Amino acid sequence: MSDATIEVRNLRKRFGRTLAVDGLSFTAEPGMVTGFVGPNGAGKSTTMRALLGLDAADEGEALIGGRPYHALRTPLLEVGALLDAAALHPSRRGRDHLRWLAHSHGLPMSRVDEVLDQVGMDAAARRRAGGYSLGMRQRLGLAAALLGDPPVLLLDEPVNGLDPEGIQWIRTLLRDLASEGRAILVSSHLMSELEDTADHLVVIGRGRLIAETAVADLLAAASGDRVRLRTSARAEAMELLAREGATVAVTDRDTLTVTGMPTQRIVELLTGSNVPIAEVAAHRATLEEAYMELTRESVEFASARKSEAAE
Ligand SMILES: Nc1ncnc2c1ncn2[C@@H]1O[C@H](COP(=O)(O)OP(=O)(O)OP(=O)(O)O)[C@@H](O)[C@H]1O
Repeated sequence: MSDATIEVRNLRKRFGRTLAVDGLSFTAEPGMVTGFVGPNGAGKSTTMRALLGLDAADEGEALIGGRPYHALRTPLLEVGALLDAAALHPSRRGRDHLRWLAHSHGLPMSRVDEVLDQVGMDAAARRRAGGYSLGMRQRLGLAAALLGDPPVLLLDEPVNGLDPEGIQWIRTLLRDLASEGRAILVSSHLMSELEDTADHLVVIGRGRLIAETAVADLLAAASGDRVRLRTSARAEAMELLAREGATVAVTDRDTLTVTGMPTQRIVELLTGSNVPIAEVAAHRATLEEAYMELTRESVEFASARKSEAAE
């Protein structure tokens, strides 16, 4: 799957007065799930639409396997996309929709049953789409994206409408598809949805790149060297640790956050002075915390603009 790369280079797209994408560049590599995250209106859908040739870029490039969408010879075999799961006529049966897609792209009918099996939708696909839940439409959309067995997948908020079991299922599916060497770009405005799914993250705000990072690096940076300490002798512990050079902040009634001192040294000092310890643990940031930290600035900017406009 050597053509499995998604590249966005200096992409710019304006809608009237709104600069939806503002000089964005990033790469999603093969064999990885790349999470594409940003607050509502950050420009994720516009970027995906540019990659699929649905929105023309004002500047820059959006490439699949090194080529713009319109230059792909067999698009369905080169890139699969899930953009709007609701776009299906209510009287149409899911299976017939896929059969029509397969037929019009010269794919064998056997692919239809294969992908329906892959998304766990065999029986439901024989019913009319009008009765489908949002989760079922998402599964059908995913089946369509997988029909041509493409090396690149672009999925815009695929978790939308799925129940907890469905979310778990899609995580496993995406991990499996990436392990086969595909490049997968998955957008979400909720970082928690990408926990345990994405290897790499592209974080955007106001159409610009905020961070492009491995998930592991982001978590390590956000965790810092903070240690959470719970003790019934808060004042004594604070004094002792500060005297030895740590920075200590009060988190709540019996909890302190200590920075600048390893956990082991904290334990040694406190036990040496008979200060009771109820709990001590190195802080491990969640992906959500790391994301909030990264996007705070762009969210603050947006709310400042809103209040300016309201004045
Ligand atoms: N066709 C359009 N016409 C006018 N403005 C648009 C159009 N498409 C997007 N926009 C605007 O461009 C900005 C980026 O929108 P986009 O849908 O790409 O963001 P997003 O990150 O996908 O957000 P969400 O998570 O809400 O889907 C928004 O301000 C949006 O209102």
